[in-house]
Amino acid sequence: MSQLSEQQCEACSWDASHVTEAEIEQYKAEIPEWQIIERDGIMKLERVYTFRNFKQALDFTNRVGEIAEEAGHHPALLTEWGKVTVTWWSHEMKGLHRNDFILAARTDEVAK
Ligand SMILES: C[C@H](O)[C@H](O)[C@H]1CNC2=NC(N)=NC(=O)C2=N1
Repeated sequence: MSQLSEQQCEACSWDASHVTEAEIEQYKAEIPEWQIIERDGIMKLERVYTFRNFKQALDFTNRVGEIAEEAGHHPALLTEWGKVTVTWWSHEMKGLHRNDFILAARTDEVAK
């Protein structure tokens, strides 16, 4: 199986399948710095990246925006001085899909 970041996203839909516990365990191994959180009753993936200043944080934010647009799958992004919080979940199905893990792995790629 190819690296998570190289896998293809599926179209988002309300009835798509949520990841199973086993899948979470498998995918999480590739993105160990990400937290699985529950907010407003919805499971999400979240990671905080730190930077030397606001400009670097903003540049990273824009790079994440580009991969989101490419994939048609979008995160919540909180951009602050020296810090960006990235949160992935599948809005329509209100939970975690394989897409979210793929995009989290791609987010780690653009952070390098
Ligand atoms: C119409 C548009 O394709 C959909 O709203 C897409 C946009 N980006 C999305 N991003 C995420 N994270 N979840 C979605 O369900 C989603 N749906």
